[in-house]
Amino acid sequence: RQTQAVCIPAVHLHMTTATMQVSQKDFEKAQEQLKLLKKDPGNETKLKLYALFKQATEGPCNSPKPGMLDFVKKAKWDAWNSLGNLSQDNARQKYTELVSSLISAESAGQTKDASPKESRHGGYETIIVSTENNITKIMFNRPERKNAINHQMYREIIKALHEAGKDDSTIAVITGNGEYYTSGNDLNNFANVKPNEMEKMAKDGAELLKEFVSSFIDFPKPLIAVVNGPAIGISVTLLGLCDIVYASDRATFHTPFSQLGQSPEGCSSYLFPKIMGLAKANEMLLFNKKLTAAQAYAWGLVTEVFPDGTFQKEVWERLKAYASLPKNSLAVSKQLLRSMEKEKLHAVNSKECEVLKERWLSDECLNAIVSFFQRKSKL
Ligand SMILES: CCCCC/C=C/CC(=O)SCCNC(=O)CCNC(=O)[C@H](O)C(C)(C)COP(=O)(O)OP(=O)(O)OC[C@H]1O[C@@H](n2cnc3c(N)ncnc32)[C@H](O)[C@@H]1OP(=O)(O)O
Repeated sequence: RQTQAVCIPAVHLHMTTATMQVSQKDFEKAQEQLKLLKKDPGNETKLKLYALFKQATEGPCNSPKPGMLDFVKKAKWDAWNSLGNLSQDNARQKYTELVSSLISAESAGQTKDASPKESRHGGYETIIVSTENNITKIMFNRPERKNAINHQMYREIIKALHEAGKDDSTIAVITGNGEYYTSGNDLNNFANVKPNEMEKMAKDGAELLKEFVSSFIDFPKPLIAVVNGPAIGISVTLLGLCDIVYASDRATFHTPFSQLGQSPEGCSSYLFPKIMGLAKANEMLLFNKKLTAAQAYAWGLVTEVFPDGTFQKEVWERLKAYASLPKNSLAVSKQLLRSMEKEKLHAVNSKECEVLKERWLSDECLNAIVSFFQRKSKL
């Protein structure tokens, strides 16, 4: 794939054959100028440069096609091969022009890859991960299941957060695709488990949940939740671990744990009383009170509510401005705000997972899940 890193080959810098004196000089000068570029011109441009160089120095592509899985070699071969019978003179000319356009763009402070193009991260099926304008966006992407979080999605989010924590982005955003933010844990995670496998299911589930919540506790950069629609269960509790929560006025916030025979997670048993006071946290976490976006704002769970019609536009404009702030300053400041709590949060997470592991084996929980699948109950 073209998104693989492609190095500008060193051979660019060592031309020996002396042909076509004038353009050959320009060609050599272009190779020298290329070394002076301060910013990486991006893989697409590097592939073009590679192809034009090969065409200019060796003529039309003459090497055997690499295997499908050799992504970098295949991308280079494709780029060179796509030049067909372009003459060596023309290739030299085009190469020189391309380098010259890169140099002028850079001196004008607008290199090609500075354009705000979204780049998609590969390897995910249940979420979409992309980076644009210094923002890495992680989007729940099972809209036909109301973005319910199955085991694969838990694992993919852990991976995406791990990568977003290390990438060049300044902030990360978590949001949902479609009508829902997410309907929380996919109840199918409990389905089709044989009686003798129940304990293992509960143990594995608790381990996965602990790792999942830990990846939010440890996330090193500002993490923003963009709550585009109804949010249920674990997606609500995690909001306490996000640094900012923007909500559409269509969003609702529901933690129906006792209704499902379960118990709070996502550190909400500790963070919700801190955020909204014990009395209000009790209404949400014990008695299943579903909040509107306005209530969630009044209770301190949500930072700001936007009209649904202008939600995406307003929020992303705001986030783009935030993401242009100095990255390291934001990261150290976030860590200062959270560091005193970290140890405590990990301890709360462990305890909540331990309690849930028992809950998942209880009749109360199993009956609630059976009721859902028998269509006797919906939230
Ligand atoms: C590793 C394990 C960690 C566990 C961590 C624990 C977390 C706790 C929680 O998150 S508790 C919250 C659990 N969520 C629910 O109980 C929600 C269940 N879903 C519903 O009540 C409803 O589906 C609804 C209110 C979200 C939406 O109702 P609506 O009528 O608008 O839409 P449908 O029900 O027709 O939904 C479309 C299809 O999507 C399926 N679906 C939706 N959400 C879930 C879900 N959470 N789990 C499983 N399936 C879900 C729904 O069943 C429909 O499927 P169908 O078309 O095949 O019928």
